[in-house]
Amino acid sequence: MSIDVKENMKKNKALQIIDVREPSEFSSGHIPGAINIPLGQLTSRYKEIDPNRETAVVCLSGGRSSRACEFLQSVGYNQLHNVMGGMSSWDGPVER
Ligand SMILES: O=S(=O)([O-])[S-]
Repeated sequence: MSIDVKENMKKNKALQIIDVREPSEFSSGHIPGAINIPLGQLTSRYKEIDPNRETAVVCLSGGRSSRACEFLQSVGYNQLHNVMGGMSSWDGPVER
């Protein structure tokens, strides 16, 4: 489950990006258009994620996002991509 998010953003405008970091981390810089659902809120808020769209999940360095992907898979999501290396290796555009 890895994805080149930048490539995918160009080709696939339907890609939804879920950032599972805490709100303070999210507001310090996130991928444009990302939706912030902190990992601790995912079990109560995952229905905000459209199961019919390709979904990229990102955190700081890949730990929380891989746990988030496991959870989402367990509740039936299957178009999931864990953003390898997370925001620490993201060199694309950032929104604050
Ligand atoms: O964001 S992280 O869980 O990889 S430290």
